[in-house]
Amino acid sequence: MTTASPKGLFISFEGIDGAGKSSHIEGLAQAFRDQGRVVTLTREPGGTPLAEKLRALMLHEAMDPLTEALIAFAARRDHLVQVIEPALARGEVVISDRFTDATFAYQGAGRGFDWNQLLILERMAQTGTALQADLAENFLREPDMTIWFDLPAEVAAERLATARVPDRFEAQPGEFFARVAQGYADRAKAAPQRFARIDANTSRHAVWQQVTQAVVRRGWLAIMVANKPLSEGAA
Ligand SMILES: Nc1ncnc2c1ncn2[C@@H]1O[C@H](COP(=O)(O)OP(=O)(O)OP(=O)(O)O)[C@@H](O)[C@H]1O
Ligand SMILES: Cc1cn([C@H]2C[C@H](O)[C@@H](COP(=O)(O)O)O2)c(=O)[nH]c1=O
Repeated sequence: MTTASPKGLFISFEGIDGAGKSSHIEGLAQAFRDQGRVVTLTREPGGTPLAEKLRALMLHEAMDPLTEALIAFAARRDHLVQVIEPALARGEVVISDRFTDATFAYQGAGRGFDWNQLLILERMAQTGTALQADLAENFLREPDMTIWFDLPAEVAAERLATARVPDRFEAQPGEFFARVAQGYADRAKAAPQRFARIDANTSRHAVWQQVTQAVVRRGWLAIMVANKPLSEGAA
């Protein structure tokens, strides 16, 4: 008798810089592993050698919003083709620290690049990549779930003030992040089934509970696994 292999699952984490995603991404990956799943942990921009080079450009070189958006989508296309689609086809859980919603929030709402043009770029970059034969040719690859850490810009700024040397985005003023936060809210409103909003303005433990409950609610994690606290180091 053969055992059916699990279906690939694609989860993205989103939120403004300093929203507190990092430790929970690790924690969720471990929770899936504890359930016997293979996890591909990745990030955007980045995730492949080429996309990591594009990330370095995006984070450190001055450029206009269109260039920034094109680089984000070029990196994403490579990431999808080289890493995400093969992992999903193998039945793995793919967890990405950011995906396309970040481009809408940062280049769209933050920088003011045209939202409709981003929708066109999204379609160009995210179709024709899927490896599963049962998916239509025009299938648009999106996360199955997006865990959105919602945090006021001023709280994130306080958290980041002492945390690290800022990159090109982290060095932006508070108004920029207020627009980015609104961009995420707009994307969430347009796709309420895909988004799980997390109130990130609370303790790490309370945030972790919200994250696991959102995944349990979808039937992807067992309650026993989800009830394990976030590891000491991360919490
Ligand atoms: N719930 C929390 N309460 C207070 N501080 C927190 C909380 N979660 C994370 N932090 C702190 O806030 C800072 C930013 O957290 P973290 O690096 O996890 O954010 P992030 O969302 O991954 O940011 P980025 O996307 O910019 O990398 C860190 O110093 C972290 O220790
Ligand atoms: C995918 C993506 C990311 N960004 C920005 C958002 C962050 O400021 C950085 C990535 O840094 P992190 O510490 O790894 O979160 O890049 C963006 O502007 N556009 C995008 O599409």
